[in-house]
Amino acid sequence: MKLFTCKQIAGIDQLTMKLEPVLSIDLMERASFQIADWVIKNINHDWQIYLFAGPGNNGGDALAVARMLAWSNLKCTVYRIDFGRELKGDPVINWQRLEEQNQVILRKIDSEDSIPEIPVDAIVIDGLFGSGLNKPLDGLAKEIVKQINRSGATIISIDIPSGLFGEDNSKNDLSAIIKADHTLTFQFPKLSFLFPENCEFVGDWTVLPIGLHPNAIEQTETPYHFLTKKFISGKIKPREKFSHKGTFGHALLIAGSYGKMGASVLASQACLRSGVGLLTSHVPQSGYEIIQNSVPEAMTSIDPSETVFSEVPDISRYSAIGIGPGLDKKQETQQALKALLQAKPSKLVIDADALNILSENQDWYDLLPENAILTPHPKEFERLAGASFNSFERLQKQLQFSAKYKVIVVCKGAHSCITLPDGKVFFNSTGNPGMATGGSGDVLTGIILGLLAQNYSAEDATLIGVYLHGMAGDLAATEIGEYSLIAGDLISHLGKAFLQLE
Ligand SMILES: NC(=O)C1=CN([C@@H]2O[C@H](COP(=O)(O)OP(=O)(O)OC[C@H]3O[C@@H](n4cnc5c(N)ncnc54)[C@H](O)[C@@H]3O)[C@@H](O)[C@H]2O)[C@@H](O)CC1
Ligand SMILES: [K+]
Repeated sequence: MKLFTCKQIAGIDQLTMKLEPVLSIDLMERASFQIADWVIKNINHDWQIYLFAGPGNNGGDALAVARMLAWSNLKCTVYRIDFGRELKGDPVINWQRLEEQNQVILRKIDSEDSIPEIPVDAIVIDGLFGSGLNKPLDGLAKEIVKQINRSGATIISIDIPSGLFGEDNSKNDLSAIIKADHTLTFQFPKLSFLFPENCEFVGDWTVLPIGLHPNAIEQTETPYHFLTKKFISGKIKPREKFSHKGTFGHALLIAGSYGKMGASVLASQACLRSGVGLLTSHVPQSGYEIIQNSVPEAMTSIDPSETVFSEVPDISRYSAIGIGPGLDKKQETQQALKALLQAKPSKLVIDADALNILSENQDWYDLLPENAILTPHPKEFERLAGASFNSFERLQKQLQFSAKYKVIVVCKGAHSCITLPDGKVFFNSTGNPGMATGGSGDVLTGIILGLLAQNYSAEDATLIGVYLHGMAGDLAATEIGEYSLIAGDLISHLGKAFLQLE
């Protein structure tokens, strides 16, 4: 699914009106119906509803929603913020319709004294400001936001929490943003919803389709995408009847050191469960028995060192290489990593300690083979590319890094963010907090490696791998919950995840 900036969404709205065609007031009615329908299905009808309407179309939505809720006999009071300016356009029509309907109490807020006290068992519907916000909220609008946030009531935001920008909130006043429990957003999630620091404002979010025109969406170019099941399913290649293990490639995994062999075991198992034909796990001598006992399906390549990775094996036999989980950062490992990069493997996934070694040797970045896949978590990315003030700024750094070194970067987290050298950005839609557990990243490395070895392109291996990894986590969490989820559960649910994508 494409993701757009608020400005682009306004353009798509306009194009929809022209192409469908539909009047803006009717589009607003359609959008508002979706909100009202959700509210009617999801809230306790005995509760008082406080609707807050701002001066623009977001306020217009709130006015229309109030009328629709009153049809279902919900108890609504509308508070319209009055900056002393005339209402214009569709909000005026919706105000008049409300007055004519005469079933909703109408109030204006024109000073701090007229901001209502909101009981804790009320529902607040926040239609103060939407995607047309042009500066941080201040004055009366900010006071209303603070009062709503203080109330403890259940807050439902229309389209976007009032005060939040759809993209960059670096210069926003964070104390002047609604902290919604639910955000009901029109057609597309806004980019800022996907950044972890905005979770306290956005709450749970739901996308409500409002029938924006497919041609308008198609015509509007964007680098931003949200991974969907349909998109990923379309990338999975069926396994042909006459295939054999050679068809699915031979992966080399360089992982594990004395005391950290679990990383090698997890990544190896995940790689095998991702459909690779053959896997060789390169381990130090002390890891030999561990890997043989834990992953009998894997072949082994034994390092001369007793404890760490110190020497690159002959890489010509392998279709793809993964390196990093559990490696440690010993001097001999650093030099061996450098030698591997100098050997220019054509398909490479780099994770964990291999990334940490890189960040301590930044002059090696130029050695990174084109389309290498780097899978840092935010802290590792910070070591690689420097600190960022927030996720939006980090995304810009990530894009620069991908473009400069022609590599794919996966910044792991809720909605893991993938950047490609050509500037495309993909946010993942699968996964849950149960996956924030040791070894989860090793599993991802194994999955991506397995897909790469099967001759998926670096881009596809990354997108499929990240999506599958999250999906396996979601399937595991439905069975055992998020608390008890461990990395091994991701591996044992990979099969089911693949089945869902067929
Ligand atoms: N464009 C469309 O056709 C549709 C728009 N919809 C709704 O319209 C919203 C966007 O509407 P608008 O573009 O009118 O924008 P908003 O409703 O977000 O508000 C814009 C108004 O607020 C003022 N304003 C902006 N920032 C302010 C600030 N910091 N302090 C005080 N006043 C400020 C602007 O001058 C303008 O009057 C969407 O979020 C969505 O809720 C929906 O009705 C669906 C269809
Ligand atoms: K809003």
